[in-house]
Formats: sequence, C-alpha cells, structure tokens
Amino acid sequence: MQSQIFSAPTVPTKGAISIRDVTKIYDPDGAQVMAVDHCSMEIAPGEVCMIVGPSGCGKTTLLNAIAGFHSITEGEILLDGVPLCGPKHPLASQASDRIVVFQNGALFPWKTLAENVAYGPMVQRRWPKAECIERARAALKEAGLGNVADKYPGEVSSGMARRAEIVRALINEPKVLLLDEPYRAMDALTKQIMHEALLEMYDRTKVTIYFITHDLEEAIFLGDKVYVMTTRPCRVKKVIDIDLPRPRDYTTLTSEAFRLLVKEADEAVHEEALKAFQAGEREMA
Ligand SMILES: Nc1ncnc2c1ncn2[C@@H]1O[C@H](COP(=O)(O)OP(=O)(O)OP(=O)(O)O)[C@@H](O)[C@H]1O
Repeated sequence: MQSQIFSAPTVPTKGAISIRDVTKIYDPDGAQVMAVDHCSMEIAPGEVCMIVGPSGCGKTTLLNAIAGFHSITEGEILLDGVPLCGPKHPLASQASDRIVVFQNGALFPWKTLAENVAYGPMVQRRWPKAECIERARAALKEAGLGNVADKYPGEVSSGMARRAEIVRALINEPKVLLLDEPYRAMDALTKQIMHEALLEMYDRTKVTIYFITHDLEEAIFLGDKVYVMTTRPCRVKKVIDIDLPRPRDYTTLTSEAFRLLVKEADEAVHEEALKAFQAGEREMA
C-alpha cells in the first residue's frame, strides 16, 4: 500500500552527495591528525550508501563534514550540485535536509514517541500543532508503532525507540539520512528486525542513506553500494555494487550471492585492518 505520510518518487531525484577531493586535518597547527586524505565519492540520489573500514579510519569525520558538525581542510562537498562546504566555507551549515541518527539515540525522554516525532515540524511551524501530532501518529502507525505512540521512550524497547528515531528524522523529509552505527549494541535478531523496518521505510521514502557500520553483513543486506575505506587517512579503497534484488528479507541472508559479497568485502576490510594494526605496532615500537 502506498504511504499516506511519506511518498517516494519512482526514481529518486534528490539527495546526490558529491565528496570531491576532501581532506581533513584535525588540529592543523598542533598534533596534525590527518583523518581524510583527498577522498572523493559520488553518491546518487536515493542511494543506500554503506561505509565500512577499520576503526578510526575517518568514517565519522566524513559524516560530520556532511552534517555540518566539523569543517573540512580542503576539497568540497555538494548536495544536489550545491556546495555545502568548500574552500570559501569550510563548515557546512546544519539544516533539516540532512538529518543525523546518532549511535546512542536522542529521543527526548520526557516526551512521548508521538511528541518526539512531532517536535521538528512543530518547531519549524510546518503545520498547526494538532496536525503535527496527528501526522506523527500516522507516521508511527505506518512504521508499526501505532500502539506505542503515547508511550515514553523509557517505556518501550530499544528497538522501538530506534525505529521511532528514524520516523522522527523522516517526518522532516530530509534529502539525506546520516546514520553512524545505529544498531551497534543490538543482538542479531533485533538487528535483523531493525534492518527490515529500515528497508521498509526506505522503500516508502527513497531518501539517500549514508550509513556507517562495522558489520559487513549489515552493509551488504542494506546497501546499494558498499564503500570500503582505507585505514587512516581515509580514502575509498573499493566500491562494491550490491546487485541483490529488492525488496530484501531474511532469506536474502542465506543466498550464495550474499555470501560471496560478504567474502569480497571481508577481504578488502581485512587487508586495511591489518595495515592499521601494523601501523599501530610501528608507532608503539
Ligand atoms: N576532534 C578531533 N581532534 C583530533 N583528532 C580527531 C578528532 N576527531 C577524530 N579524530 C581522529 O581522527 C581519526 C578519524 O576519526 P573518526 O572518528 O572519523 O574515525 P571512524 O572511522 O569513524 O572510527 P570508528 O570506526 O572507531 O568510529 C581518528 O584517528 C581520531 O582519533
């Protein structure tokens, strides 16, 4: 059934991210940590772009630059051809066209799920207050959370809270959803339910997704493309096209094609993790 709240274009046209020759050096006058080194990526509108790579390689640094939390040192980042940051403005402005879903959750504990979801449109005065709440309830219902819309985050499971966070992000109709290991602490079964719920929401919105993870199966199950990043400083080592048919469900996980893609990603990440480990050993010596 077509969504009443979120409507996806047949072919997504919004949310293209161009990362062009971006370099990020933290503390350029002092310790000089080069986190990203002339990194380029072209993410298509509506792409589910999964970012994997060794710990500390610079994945979050790129996300922070897109979101406008940190400046870049060189290069430029564009959204739909419009510069977000570049030589003249190294720090992108923070705006509701790019919404970050944080690792540890960020629902207001003193508001119900419906109030949390309605909060953004209410602050922006997008619709009258009652309509904001009504739309929030409808959106929660579409995500299978209709019966907990009046509960507080502390009264629902962590999985439900995470789903509500995504609903809260999507109600603002962002062009890009930025997720930094949102399901890291979850057990495998809950994670699987989260994945299917996220894909269902994605099918209804076709928002561009930039998703950081260490879990290669998660990357391949969800992604259109998996970007394997090098050890720090971060660049793209390999792009793996995930040509598994959609919609995907748990049966995808047992297919031979899925297994081969995991193997391909694992080999690329392992090589980089080994380099990171050896570099660490050299620094310790
Ligand atoms: N504010 C900062 N000042 C100095 N160095 C920083 C700062 N933030 C991050 N770094 C360094 O930049 C590098 C990249 O960090 P980043 O958090 O982007 O990596 P990551 O790939 O997201 O790591 P993880 O997978 O562990 O979350 C790391 O070496 C980190 O220590």
